[in-house]
Amino acid sequence: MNQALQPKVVIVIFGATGDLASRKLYPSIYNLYKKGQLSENFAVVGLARRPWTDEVLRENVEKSVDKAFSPNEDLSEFASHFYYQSFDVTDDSTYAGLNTLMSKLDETYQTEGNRLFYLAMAPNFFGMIAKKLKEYGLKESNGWTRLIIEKPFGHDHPSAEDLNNEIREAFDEEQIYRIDHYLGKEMVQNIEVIRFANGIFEHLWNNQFISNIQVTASEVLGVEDRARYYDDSGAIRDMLQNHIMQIVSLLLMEPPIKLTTDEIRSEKIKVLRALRKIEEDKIDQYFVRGQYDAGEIDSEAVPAYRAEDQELAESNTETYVAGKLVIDNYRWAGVPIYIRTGKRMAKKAINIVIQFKDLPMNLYYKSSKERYPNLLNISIQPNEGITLTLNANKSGSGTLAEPIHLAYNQHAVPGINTPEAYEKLLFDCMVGDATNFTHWDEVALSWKFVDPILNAWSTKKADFPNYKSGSMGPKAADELLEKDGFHWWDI
Ligand SMILES: NC(=O)C1=CN([C@@H]2O[C@H](COP(=O)(O)OP(=O)(O)OC[C@H]3O[C@@H](n4cnc5c(N)ncnc54)[C@H](OP(=O)(O)O)[C@@H]3O)[C@@H](O)[C@H]2O)C=CC1
Ligand SMILES: O=C1O[C@H](COP(=O)(O)O)[C@@H](O)[C@H](O)[C@H]1O
Repeated sequence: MNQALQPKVVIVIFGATGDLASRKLYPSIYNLYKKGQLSENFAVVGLARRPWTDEVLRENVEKSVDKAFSPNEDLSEFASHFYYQSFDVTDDSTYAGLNTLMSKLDETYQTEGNRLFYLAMAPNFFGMIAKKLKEYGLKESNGWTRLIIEKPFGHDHPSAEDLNNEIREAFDEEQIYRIDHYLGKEMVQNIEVIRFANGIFEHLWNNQFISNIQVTASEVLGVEDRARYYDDSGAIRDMLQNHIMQIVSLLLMEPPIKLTTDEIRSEKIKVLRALRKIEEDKIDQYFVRGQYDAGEIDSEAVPAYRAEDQELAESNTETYVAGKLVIDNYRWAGVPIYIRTGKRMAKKAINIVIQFKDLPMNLYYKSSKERYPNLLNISIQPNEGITLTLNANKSGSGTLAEPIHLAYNQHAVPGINTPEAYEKLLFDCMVGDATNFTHWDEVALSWKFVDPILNAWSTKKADFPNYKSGSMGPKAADELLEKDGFHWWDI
């Protein structure tokens, strides 16, 4: 391992007793450590209100690593890098003590003054924490200081702008890493490579050859124990405004002139600027909302969203959204981009289908009904790979062409490592690479796009529940494509 790429750092996790920290962050830090991507010169300070001690945090870190990987080894040396401080972010008296602890750990672990603050807490605390970090001199050190902020970044465009201004008063843009964990997924990062390293695709990647694009992020899980957060967010804020919009901009952007953070961001931003904003009174022509009803998944009965928690009994929150996005630029004019995401759907998958246009005349099929278009399927999750559907004459089928599938599955290739998204992004942040983090302009443009949908739907009560758990969403989402002569491809 190149020593220059082995960050030395004190990582401070706000929200150290929470779900994200234990399910994602501790296992990711462990993997980085095991792979030598973190040197011995690191310490982690966990903060939350619970009266834990260093020992309790270390036990929990070991448990979460065990649960994630069952590494079957003594984790105590790794866990000894973790320290806990009981800390209420709203209480000013706790910040000074944190500074003392960080300076001590900097000395003990020789971390060269590098500080990474990870805000893994409810978003309403983000602005306040950033302000306090500045006020109490915690961001001043003789190394680098960076701040990772979880999503959702704001609740709508005005609140996101307020939050951004608050954070920018304390940190420079280059120090701010707005995390979107989808950007750390192997196959999301692969979208650029598939597009820009293959002549056969890039030449066809436009409205002359592509008829429509479909992006699906379906989940089997329901709201789990996040009812309060989720009911306030819904599928638009939870998935569309961030993860889906990021995938869409990577799919549609122009080739950057260089693979640098600024050049890639600038191309993604142009896509978001070209996205047609739909007026509130036309939202229902372009978007469909849904909320799950009771149903069956994997032969098990599951309750309706409204029955998941007393607080949800009369909820008007969407657990599903599908939509047709329109891009007003030369490359994409006339190509609908269909997106859908929802909870309690038939399967867990993140999948992109690029449907190519038909030939002007088809010699090999009995009727146009049997024509099968060429499809490029990019599977991000759970399988990671690409499948190209072509037509060929299978043996014994006479002059008829039939679809065949050329498939590449990353999991099937020995030796290819598919690290967890958080692991990659944590490492990127520690080495100062912000390419796979969202710039404020992207966040702002995404909110400006979704705000009219949120406004239109908040004023009108929906006819919920309108899709069965275990299905692929409401019927209206199928009709959205049918009226354009398309249908959702199986994923
Ligand atoms: N969980 C997930 O899979 C994902 C989460 N996220 C985002 O990550 C962030 C954290 O989510 P998650 O871990 O699920 O949330 P949790 O509710 O599980 O954790 C919240 C954490 O904040 C701490 N906390 C709450 N109030 C205070 C306070 N006043 N002072 C100090 N600590 C406090 C809690 O600990 P204590 O009660 O001990 O104080 C706990 O450690 C959110 O922004 C979420 O949107 C994003 C993507 C996925
Ligand atoms: O950010 C979020 O993402 C998860 C889905 O992430 P994935 O990596 O499992 O696809 C989603 O369940 C959650 O509601 C949302 O906040």
